[in-house]
Amino acid sequence: MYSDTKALQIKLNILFVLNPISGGKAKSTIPTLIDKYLDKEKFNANFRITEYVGHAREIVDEALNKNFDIIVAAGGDGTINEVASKVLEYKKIMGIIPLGSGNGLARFLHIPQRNIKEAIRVINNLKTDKIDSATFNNKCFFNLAGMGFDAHLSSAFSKDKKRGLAGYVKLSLMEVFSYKNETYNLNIDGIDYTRKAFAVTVANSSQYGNDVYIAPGASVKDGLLDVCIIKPFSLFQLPVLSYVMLKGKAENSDMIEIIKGKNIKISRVKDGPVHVDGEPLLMGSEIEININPLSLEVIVP
Ligand SMILES: Nc1ncnc2c1ncn2[C@@H]1O[C@H](COP(=O)(O)OP(=O)(O)OP(=O)(O)O)[C@@H](O)[C@H]1O
Repeated sequence: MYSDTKALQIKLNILFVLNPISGGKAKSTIPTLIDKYLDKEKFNANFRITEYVGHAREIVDEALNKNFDIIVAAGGDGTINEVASKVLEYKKIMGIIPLGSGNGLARFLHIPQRNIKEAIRVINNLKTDKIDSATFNNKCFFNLAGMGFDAHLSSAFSKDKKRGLAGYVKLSLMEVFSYKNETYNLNIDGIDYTRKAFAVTVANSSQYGNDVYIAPGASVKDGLLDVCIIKPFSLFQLPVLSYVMLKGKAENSDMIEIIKGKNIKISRVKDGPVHVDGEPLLMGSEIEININPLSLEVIVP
């Protein structure tokens, strides 16, 4: 018979999926730090490092077939997207260690940034919450998806060797001068809108990352998406647009229109780039977006 009750405690199998390129910083010490701070009385820990786009999805698929209980995405919104898409399918639990360039969803959820010890403390506490997820045609997203300049920039950023915030800002400034606005026909919960726009961003959480807020009133728990239309603007207004987003004032600005909805259809003149949680894709001219309320269980502070 066991004299120590801890010996009877069943440990949870937890897998950390680490993206070595997210955020543009070296990550060789991350597994050691995670191992140092993780509560070994609660968890059996495993680590996998992603080697290419889409690898996280494959790793998680394999792990969830082998009785892992929790999968932690250690990376940015793109890594979270791949991990969460599978965790959602298997109805398991996801954790996050924010190591990306923007970390939009992690910031929204108040998961500690740039502090592995504190991020691991959140995981050790094992408090979970359900959040909304959404689909953009057949692709799941958890933070933001969209088209227009956002999508153009995601595509350019994915080809850029320099990740991280500085690289992102530099690239945005280079690309904004040559970008051409497009016209979109939107149907949001049965109401039609036609808008010429710089970008159309569909937001589950409130921000792109780095505390740049496109939808300050969005919530991942309200069963709604915020369709954010950035109107055409002159380059003289670029500092105003930046200020509006950095200060979280998009809802009071004439430069951005926000319409909340559940079932959204967007049609554009031709096929082209979109982004799903910052990852660039090509899609047709017709996009259908739907919300799946409280569908993903995430470890939160
Ligand atoms: N070893 C690898 N080499 C190249 N790309 C990879 C590798 N592992 C994962 N990826 C891809 O890296 C991309 C970017 O990852 P992620 O979004 O996590 O980082 P980020 O773009 O720096 O952060 P954020 O999205 O928060 O701004 C994802 O599309 C992912 O599939």
